Amino acid sequence: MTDDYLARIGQLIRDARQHRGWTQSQLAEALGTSQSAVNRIERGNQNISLEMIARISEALDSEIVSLGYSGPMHLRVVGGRRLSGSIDVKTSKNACVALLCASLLNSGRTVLRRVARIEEVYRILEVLSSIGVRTRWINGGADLEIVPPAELDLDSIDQEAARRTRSIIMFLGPLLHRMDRFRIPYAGGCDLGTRTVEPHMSALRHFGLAVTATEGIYHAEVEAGVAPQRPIVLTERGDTVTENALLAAARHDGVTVIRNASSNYMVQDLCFFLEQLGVRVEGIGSTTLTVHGVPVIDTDVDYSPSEDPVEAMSLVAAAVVTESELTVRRVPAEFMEIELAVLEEMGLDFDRSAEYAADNGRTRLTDLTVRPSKLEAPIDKIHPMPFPGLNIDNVPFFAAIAASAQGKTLIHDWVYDNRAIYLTDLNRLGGRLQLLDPHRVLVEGPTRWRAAEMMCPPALRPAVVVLLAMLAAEGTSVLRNVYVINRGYEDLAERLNEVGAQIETFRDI
Ligand SMILES: CC(=O)N[C@H]1[C@@H](OP(=O)(O)OP(=O)(O)OC[C@H]2O[C@@H](n3ccc(=O)[nH]c3=O)[C@H](O)[C@@H]2O)O[C@H](CO)[C@@H](O)[C@@H]1O
Ligand SMILES: C=C(OP(=O)(O)O)C(=O)O
Repeated sequence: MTDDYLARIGQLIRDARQHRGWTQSQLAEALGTSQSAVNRIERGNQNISLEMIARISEALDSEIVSLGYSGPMHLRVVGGRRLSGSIDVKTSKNACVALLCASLLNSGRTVLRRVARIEEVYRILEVLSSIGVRTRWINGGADLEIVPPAELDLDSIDQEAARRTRSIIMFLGPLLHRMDRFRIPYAGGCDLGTRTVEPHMSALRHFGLAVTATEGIYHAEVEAGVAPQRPIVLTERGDTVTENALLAAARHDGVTVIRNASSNYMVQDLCFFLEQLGVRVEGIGSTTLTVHGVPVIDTDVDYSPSEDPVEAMSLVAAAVVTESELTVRRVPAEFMEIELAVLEEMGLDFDRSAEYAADNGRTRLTDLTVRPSKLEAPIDKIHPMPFPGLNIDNVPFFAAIAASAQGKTLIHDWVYDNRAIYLTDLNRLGGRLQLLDPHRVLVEGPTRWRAAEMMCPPALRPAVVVLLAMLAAEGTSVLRNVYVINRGYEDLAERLNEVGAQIETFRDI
């Protein structure tokens, strides 16, 4: 770009910022940069990447320049570099999406603090806006404000956005209190094989909800006056099904008991939020939840979701595979306990700080400093269990870690039909993973990673695992079409670059 173009783009950015009523500092905060950098950009004194222009456009909600592309994003990774310093864990995708759905319970104003700026959140926001909910980023883009209308306009629902996320299923619980007949599109999300919705249907039947599915649409009908007559026993200890039952129970005028409930982190965050809405929940952290519902919720609420244990695990794994000393800050301690116990057995050298409270005042956080270590394969297989087991979403990271360890590790991912299969993509980067059956993979380490160019596997965690191996591989790798990573991680490439990685984002034009 010539200086002239830089100055013109800078002027456009200044105009868009002023139009929005923001100071340079507010824009800088939204971008995670300094006021002086924004000043340089606006004066045309700084080279600016297409990626940065896209981010500024997004922050200011204004298309600065029409680049004529909306192609997929790719990553170019120069690997073999050590990471160093410290990196903060962001709030969790899974709590944030549940809380966004939960905001539909409240006629008042809901503010959610430090919501992760991720695609999954954007999809739910698109759906909420399309049905008339006012949502906007406030405080320099850090927090979210949500104000539902008196009547929701379900007929205008953004079908495309809804179909890209499974979390849309969590609209059922709140909506059954607002209307007696409605339609929402089928839940989508990562390609992990069949994921049942039957447990959701049988839990919500207790509240009079009947759902028939035709041509990609759930048709929901609510029979008035039907209420749980006995404890709801979930047929699976699933996270979103527990959340759906909680959402339905929250505005039920009476007491609901939910058994075989998940006590995982996002469920706990939702319970803390419901408490702020005036809904009493007993048994948080256990598998029996007793919910004292409140039929009308009309309150201004301000809540800070907690940090993401899966992002914490991802960052710890990044340090392990790159043989780095790295401090991962704001790790939700309770939800990484088994993972850390296994890593300790494998010989990982790490320290944890004294615990401190997350902004929700409830979740315990710690800072972990991980050091380069000689790892040995664990004696027993790695397998997930509902909380307090090893987190289901953390299992894939053990494939990359096991590949760094001496010996053979068996990973048994019983949960998802396809996920273990995607882990064999690591073989393209020099890994030695043998698929024993669709759920079991034998990983042999240590690994001499080598660079490669490949497509992102269509599932979030395996995709990040491939990216981590690329960070460890000497040379330049390319990972194509990383939407799936952006579903769950905010600015992952930029944040890893801040601790020493070299990752460039680019798009097809
Ligand atoms: C938005 C959100 O919060 N998503 C999380 C949530 O999805 P979600 O709650 O939607 O997970 P699913 O209901 O799809 O459950 C995951 C899989 O585990 C199986 N299953 C689950 C529990 C059980 O007791 N028995 C059993 O067989 C299900 O049949 C399914 O195949 O939980 C998953 C499992 O922790 C996580 O991977 C997702 O990141
Ligand atoms: C499987 C996952 O998420 P989702 O339920 O959003 O597909 C995940 O977070 O790894």
